[in-house]
Amino acid sequence: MTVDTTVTVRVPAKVNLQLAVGPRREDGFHALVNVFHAVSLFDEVTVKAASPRRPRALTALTATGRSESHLARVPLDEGNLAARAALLLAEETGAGFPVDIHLDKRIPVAGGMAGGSADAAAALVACDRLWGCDLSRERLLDLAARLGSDVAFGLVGDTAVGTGRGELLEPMASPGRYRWVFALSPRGLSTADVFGEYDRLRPDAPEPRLDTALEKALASGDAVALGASLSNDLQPAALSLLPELRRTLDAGRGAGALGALVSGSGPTCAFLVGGGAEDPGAVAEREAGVVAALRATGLCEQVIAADGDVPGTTVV
Ligand SMILES: C[C@@](CO)(OP(=O)(O)O)[C@H](O)COP(=O)(O)OP(=O)(O)OC[C@H]1O[C@@H](n2ccc(N)nc2=O)[C@H](O)[C@@H]1O
Ligand SMILES: Nc1ncnc2c1ncn2[C@@H]1O[C@H](COP(=O)(O)OP(=O)(O)O)[C@@H](O)[C@H]1O
Repeated sequence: MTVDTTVTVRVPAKVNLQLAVGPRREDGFHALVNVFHAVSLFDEVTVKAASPRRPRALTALTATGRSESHLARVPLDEGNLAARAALLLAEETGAGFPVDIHLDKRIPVAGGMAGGSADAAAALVACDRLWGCDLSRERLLDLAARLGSDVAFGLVGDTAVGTGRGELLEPMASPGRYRWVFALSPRGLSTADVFGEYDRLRPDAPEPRLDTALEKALASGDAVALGASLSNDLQPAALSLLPELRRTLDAGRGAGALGALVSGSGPTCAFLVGGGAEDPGAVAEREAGVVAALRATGLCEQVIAADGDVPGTTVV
């Protein structure tokens, strides 16, 4: 029998098609209805048996990525979510030998696309394989939920609705494939700060509910209806903290995007440019117009196109 000494796992970013935020709960988290949609911007997490073997389950942690400014926001210590995932798995199973972890980060950092959470999901799957733990899907999902509200979705991918604080996932029927454009901001936003601003702006938030118009649009694969039903309760809070995002959203809408919103807690802005049963030529033309308009604002660090939905963690 051959034993793996290196495992690489690919994991997608997410955009939130609906993010309905309820009141703050007693544990400090907000009740959510969170419709996650995985898109083809991927991080790759590689875990490798450390040599010579060090005394702790961890590890040297290294990262490469999209740009120096993004990498500067990634902690390379035990605060990194991928490292925390490896340590939690070792603690829970008693398994594990020292590993080195390398992150190849293409998902914007602190961008509202759950890159850190994705890396945690990927590290769980990679260490589970490398250490031969062979945990059930349920146990992996349980560990993921303990690491953060968005981590479980990294394991699952596709399109799913999260309730509770976002960690209780149910798959959603979404037969269509969509094309998205993402406008990356030169700045990051802290998720906790954005929820804090939400509390200030909406002290009387109602219980969150799944939008039936969104559910119907997804089930029918109608890109125009999907664009019209995108919504994010955190958007006013993100715009309040970074007002220039409004100009980014307006530029994409003005260039014909079917829908435009801040992704999660931001500041990445997401533009639906087509899909479903639409003619691919028309979608490509709309995409080119939206990309050009966003670049012309001079506000975006990068403008990137991607497809959704895509599967969750995949061993490569
Ligand atoms: C807003 C969302 C939308 O998908 O993601 P991002 O846009 O940041 O990626 C998520 O809810 C973020 O999930 P995640 O990034 O895993 O957050 P966590 O580590 O669990 O929590 C970070 C902080 O966000 C706030 N938080 C998070 C989730 C939640 N349901 N209520 C909250 O109030 C809390 O202040 C918490 O201390
Ligand atoms: N593997 C990781 N990749 C990115 N950020 C990480 C990672 N581990 C911990 N972090 C911390 O989490 C914060 C949020 O990062 P990220 O998950 O990319 O954004 P968001 O929560 O907006 O989706 C970062 O600013 C960083 O301090």
